[in-house]
Amino acid sequence: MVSYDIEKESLEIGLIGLGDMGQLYANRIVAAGWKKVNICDQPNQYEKFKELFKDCGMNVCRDGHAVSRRSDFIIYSVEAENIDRVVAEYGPSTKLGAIVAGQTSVKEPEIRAFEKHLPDDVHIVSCHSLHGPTVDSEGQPLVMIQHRASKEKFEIALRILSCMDSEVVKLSYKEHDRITADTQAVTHVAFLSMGTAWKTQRQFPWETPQYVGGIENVKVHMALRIYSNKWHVYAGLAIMNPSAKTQIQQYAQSVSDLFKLMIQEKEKEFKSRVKKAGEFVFGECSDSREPILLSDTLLDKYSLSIVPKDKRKPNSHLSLLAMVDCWYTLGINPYEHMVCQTPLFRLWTGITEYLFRNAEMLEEAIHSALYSKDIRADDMEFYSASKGWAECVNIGNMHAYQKRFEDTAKFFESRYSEEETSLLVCCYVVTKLEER
Ligand SMILES: NC(=O)C1=CN([C@@H]2O[C@H](COP(=O)(O)OP(=O)(O)OC[C@H]3O[C@@H](n4cnc5c(N)ncnc54)[C@H](OP(=O)(O)O)[C@@H]3O)[C@@H](O)[C@H]2O)C=CC1
Ligand SMILES: O=C(O)C(=O)Cc1ccc(O)cc1
Repeated sequence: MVSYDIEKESLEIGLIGLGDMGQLYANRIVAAGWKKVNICDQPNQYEKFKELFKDCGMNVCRDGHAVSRRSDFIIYSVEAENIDRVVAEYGPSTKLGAIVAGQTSVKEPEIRAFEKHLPDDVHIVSCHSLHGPTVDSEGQPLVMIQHRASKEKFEIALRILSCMDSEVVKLSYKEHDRITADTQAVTHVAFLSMGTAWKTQRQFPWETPQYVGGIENVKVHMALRIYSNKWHVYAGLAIMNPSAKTQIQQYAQSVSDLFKLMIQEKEKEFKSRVKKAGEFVFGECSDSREPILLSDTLLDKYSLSIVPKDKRKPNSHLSLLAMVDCWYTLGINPYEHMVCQTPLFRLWTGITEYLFRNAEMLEEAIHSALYSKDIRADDMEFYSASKGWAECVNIGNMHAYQKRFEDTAKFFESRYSEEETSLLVCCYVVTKLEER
């Protein structure tokens, strides 16, 4: 075996796609001492990136052909919806015996593209960092998939990506998609639906008495965070993941079932359904259920709300009750998925756990779900938004997804400029919560 130092001098690493994730990877790889790094974005971006990376010690190439022909390890870091087209174009230029990986958030279409367009003499090892580009990758999960590769080639890939200082999780691409459908796709739909419901009501949650303190902070911050990101990341991992449709469909169904019981004030049935689901998800004490235990002080500390705490009104937490109902119906134990947690999923599960472990709070939520007329409008909009998102994913139309996403993002954007501090607080809070 060549020594690690010699490998760092001689082995050529390629990155195709210089968006947020591509740049994060390129910078980490170079910082770890790899000397030959070839990078490119679209050919029409060549001059821009040549200038941008002129002092970074990387070889900026005009296109993916140039990167593919000379690199021993290549990562495609492009939009999931473009992966087939981009691999079809550059894949045939891959160097003999090279290792090819992808960074898309959904693996089925990526692996299909690799199998279809890459020469047989090329190894396929895929990867997925389970965090966004602004989160420190240290200690975060990094999924590694040894799909069509020798042990020796897989180990090279592991050595290169050890520069991320992440926790490596070895999975098959099918396992990856099944788990992330739950940890990512469903979580996003819940927050996207909150955002859409607020937008439909033309309501900024930090000005509303139902959204004061504790777990409400997390809901508001996380929803804003998603809407300030790129739509294609969320659209790709929901629409292109074959497992995501079922899970998202069930989440919307759980919202709908619970909402129907609420408006009919069927207390006994509603309570027993919520309790049974809660018992399934949070009841047993086993090794796989190590609690997250978010603290009150932490949750209360970074509030965006301008409403005083004593003016707060109880909330039904329909979004959280439905999440637990959905897990129960599909037989999912979210703690088993913590190996693939994203910061968002951990917080989402954390606030759900917080509600279900606090008997008084859960009783209050159940009571207000059934009898508090004040929040019916919010719950009705949430029900209709979750149905809309589930239908959009089910139909699988990327343009419809983009339009829905951007319409809501625009509503919040108008406030970002007026209340710049809100956004800063939002970013700060997320970082603090993620540090836990
Ligand atoms: N953002 C996130 O939080 C995470 C994203 N991911 C995944 O990583 C991938 C990249 O995401 P991200 O970096 O955020 O997205 P970006 O949109 O920032 O980056 C994608 C880049 O790929 C470029 N690209 C498209 N086609 C080509 C081509 N033919 N040749 C070269 N470059 C091309 C795009 O150029 P142009 O803009 O001109 O189209 C763009 O610069 C996605 O699949 C995403 O799902 C994974 C983990 C986290
Ligand atoms: O935490 C989340 O779910 C995010 O929103 C960030 C994110 C988005 C896409 C990924 O593939 C991985 C992480």
